[in-house]
Amino acid sequence: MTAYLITSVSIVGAAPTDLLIRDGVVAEVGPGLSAPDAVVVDGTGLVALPGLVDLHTHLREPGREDAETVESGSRAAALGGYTAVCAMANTSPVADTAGVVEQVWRLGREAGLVDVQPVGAVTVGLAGERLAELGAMADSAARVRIFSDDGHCVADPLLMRRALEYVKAFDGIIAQHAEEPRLTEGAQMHEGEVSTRLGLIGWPAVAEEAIIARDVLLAEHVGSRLHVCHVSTAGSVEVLRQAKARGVRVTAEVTPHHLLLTDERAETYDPVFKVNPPLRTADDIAALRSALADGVIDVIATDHAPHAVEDKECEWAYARPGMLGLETALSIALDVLGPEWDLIAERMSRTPARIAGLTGHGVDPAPGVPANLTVIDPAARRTIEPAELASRSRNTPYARMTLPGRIVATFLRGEPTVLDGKAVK
Ligand SMILES: NC(=O)N[C@@H](CC(=O)O)C(=O)O
Ligand SMILES: [Zn+2]
Ligand SMILES: [Zn+2]
Repeated sequence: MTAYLITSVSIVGAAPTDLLIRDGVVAEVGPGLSAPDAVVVDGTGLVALPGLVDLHTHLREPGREDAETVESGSRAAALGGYTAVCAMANTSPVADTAGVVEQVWRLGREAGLVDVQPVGAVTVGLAGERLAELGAMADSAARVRIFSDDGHCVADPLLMRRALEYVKAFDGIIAQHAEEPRLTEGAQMHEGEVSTRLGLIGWPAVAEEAIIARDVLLAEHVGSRLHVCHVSTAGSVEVLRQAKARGVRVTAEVTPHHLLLTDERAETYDPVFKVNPPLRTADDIAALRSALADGVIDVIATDHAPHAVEDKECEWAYARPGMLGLETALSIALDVLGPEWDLIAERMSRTPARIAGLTGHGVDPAPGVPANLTVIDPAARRTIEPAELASRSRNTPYARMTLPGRIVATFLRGEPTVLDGKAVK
């Protein structure tokens, strides 16, 4: 195995030092290291972080390999600085059996670019009627711990209660897509001034907040772990703040796009801005940013949702919701939070790794720890060109925007997956 010596690199914002990677682990950290056999990476001006961990990725395989595959999504992830991603279950077939989650897990191993941790469906076929084989997925080779019907809400309170009770036995977690379906029928965008002006049916904030309020009470009642996907409103933040103050075992994520973009983007009628939950208002963004800083929101997760051209380049009402995220998340975080490296490491690596139970990930580079890390050039600026992305899809909302930061290198267990800003395989 080739050794790598990264010189004069700042580890999570600390004073520059050298970092030697050998045999899959961080072998040494300190100034003036020498390793004649190692490939040298000049880390001057660069920052090393524990490899990013995404709790919420759609890889589309099996079923929509035209939009993304485990391999293409893994490459996009590595280029974005990720070393592990949790692959959502809304594939075709749905990942609701041990067989499908093992297939996704195996494809991830074969691609070898990031650790792909499958998420299992909560209900059979995401239909919200019967619990899926949660135990069999937990016991499978994929060792599933996170279950989600993401794309759909587990709307039936009795099913949600049973799911929360079931996963307690193996310290599992239910990740809820919080959307009361009766309040969002026909919805196209955030319900507010802009939707009124555009004449589009609105998706009210209360549709999200009502489910989160119910679910934190259920989680409290059964003493189980709840995770809330893509929190998007100021009201949701308040419900979470109160639940956490009471000691409810709830964690929450926010996406990069909900930290940056508002519902005014819909004025373009460009479906690249159509997403679930919808882009909200500037006040929501302000509340989400402060919740991320104070810890009411635990994690930034991408909700990377690739869609084929025919599903996006059409009339707004017919377009599928969702946007790409893996290759731009770190840049958006840097833009929104500034060079707060410890906070970025916490929200994008350490905490998501802990929630998902991914040992070996989310650990700061130090002697003896697995070399899962990423190296960032914070001074670089890049203009996003959809055609240059590694994803098979093109639906980035940041096309032609110039964003701060560039991933220079990513290492997975000591092997580079990205070097010099390019994917190694
Ligand atoms: N976020 C989206 O708008 N779409 C996601 C599903 C989801 O995350 O709800 C998808 O799978 O395309
Ligand atoms: Zn969702
Ligand atoms: Zn999703």
